[in-house]
Amino acid sequence: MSAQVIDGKAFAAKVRGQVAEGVSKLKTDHDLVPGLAVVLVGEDPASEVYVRSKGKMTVEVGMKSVEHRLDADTSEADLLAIIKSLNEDATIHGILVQLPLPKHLNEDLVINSIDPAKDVDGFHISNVGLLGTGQKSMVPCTPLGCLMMLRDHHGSLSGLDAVVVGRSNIVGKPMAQLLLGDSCTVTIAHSRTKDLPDVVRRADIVVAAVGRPEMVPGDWIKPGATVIDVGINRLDAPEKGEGKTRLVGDVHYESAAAVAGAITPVPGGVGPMTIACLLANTLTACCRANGLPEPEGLTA
Ligand SMILES: Nc1nc2c(c(=O)[nH]1)N[C@@H](CN(C=O)c1ccc(C(=O)N[C@@H](CCC(=O)O)C(=O)O)cc1)CN2
Repeated sequence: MSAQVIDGKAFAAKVRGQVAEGVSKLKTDHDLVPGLAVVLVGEDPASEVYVRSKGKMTVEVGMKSVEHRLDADTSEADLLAIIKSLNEDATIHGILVQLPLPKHLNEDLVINSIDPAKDVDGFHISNVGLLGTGQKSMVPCTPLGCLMMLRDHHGSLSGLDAVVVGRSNIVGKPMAQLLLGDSCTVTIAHSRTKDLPDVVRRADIVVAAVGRPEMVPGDWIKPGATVIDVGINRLDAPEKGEGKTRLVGDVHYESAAAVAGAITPVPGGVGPMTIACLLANTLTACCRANGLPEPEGLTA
């Protein structure tokens, strides 16, 4: 068997198109422009790339984009003051602090200082609680993107066995909540799980989000299962030339694709959906802030 490849890049382009339509309608019907502010502290090269992409795509869908680039040694007080001003700015509907933050900054404190209604990352403790109790919330972008692709592929997810490998706050835990919300039977597995290969082998849906390159091999995958690979691991690739690197996921792609029914590649799978869902969340936040109906098909 050779798995169907779920093209996250094409899917993300479709989602951005839907967001652009929603933005244009907001402008025409209500003279509203959604605004997204991204805050980057320090010079992490990967974060620089993601923040640049976010700004560019925000403008492409017709939204207002604001960027705050701060020195790596910015104090917590200064960062909190910027977030406070963005919380109070009526032209800004979404606020995102790019992670990871430099070590001297308390990530939880910073995230929880964002107005939960503008928390388009869905990381604020209020949004975590709302999602966990099945209430309307802002949903973290990467898991939301995975859910959209799974719904598109399967139609209904009801009754399917899903295993999420990884228990991070930004992917594993919210992913599990979303799958539960769609009536999957959900297992969260992690590094201490006993008989991990057997646990994964039971799953109709495997979401790998452990941050360990190619950790899930094909012989852990049930034939026909859907595999969503959240991992983005950069490995040295001397075979491509000196100093060159290549990206791999948390799943061993070739062996898994040989048994799975469907699989997301790395790159070009879950990654592009993260930014598309950030834009979708900003549109949703703007609609909610103005008491307007939420865009269809762009929320959980
Ligand atoms: N505040 C946040 N910080 C971080 C998040 C997040 O959702 N919110 N997620 C990641 C980084 N990230 C977005 O911020 C992100 C990661 C990867 C991609 C992506 O499109 N990846 C490409 C490959 C890109 C490459 O060549 O490196 C792909 O998978 O095809 C987009 C966004 C951590 N921080």
